[in-house]
Amino acid sequence: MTIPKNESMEAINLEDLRRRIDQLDQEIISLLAQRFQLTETVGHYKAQHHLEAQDKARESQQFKKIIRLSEQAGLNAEYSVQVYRRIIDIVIMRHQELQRAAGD
Ligand SMILES: O=C(O)C(=O)C[C@]1(C(=O)O)C=C[C@@H](O)C=C1
Repeated sequence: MTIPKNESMEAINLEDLRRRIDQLDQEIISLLAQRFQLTETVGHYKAQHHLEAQDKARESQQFKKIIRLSEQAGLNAEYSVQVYRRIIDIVIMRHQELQRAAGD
């Protein structure tokens, strides 16, 4: 939710802004948990089928989509690219761990 344009700086309440940030953080964490659950399943599938932990072709499609979605949302795409690079790197490390555990 964006701050309405006619909302004056004096009317902005720090506590209210922080409450809204906390609510969003709750939603972000819930979505992240769901995403990592899905990638965990992908990791097990990849380990079983001897597939590479990283799929650069898939990532390149994803980053195009992330940039397009960011632009549509009025978000600086550099921010979302950095956040997603970190998330995907963590997923790759976890997939490598699952591969080692499977004895690859
Ligand atoms: O789609 C995959 O193959 C995944 O392993 C998931 C995922 C992702 O987190 O989106 C992670 C690593 C890959 O390099 C590409 C994408």
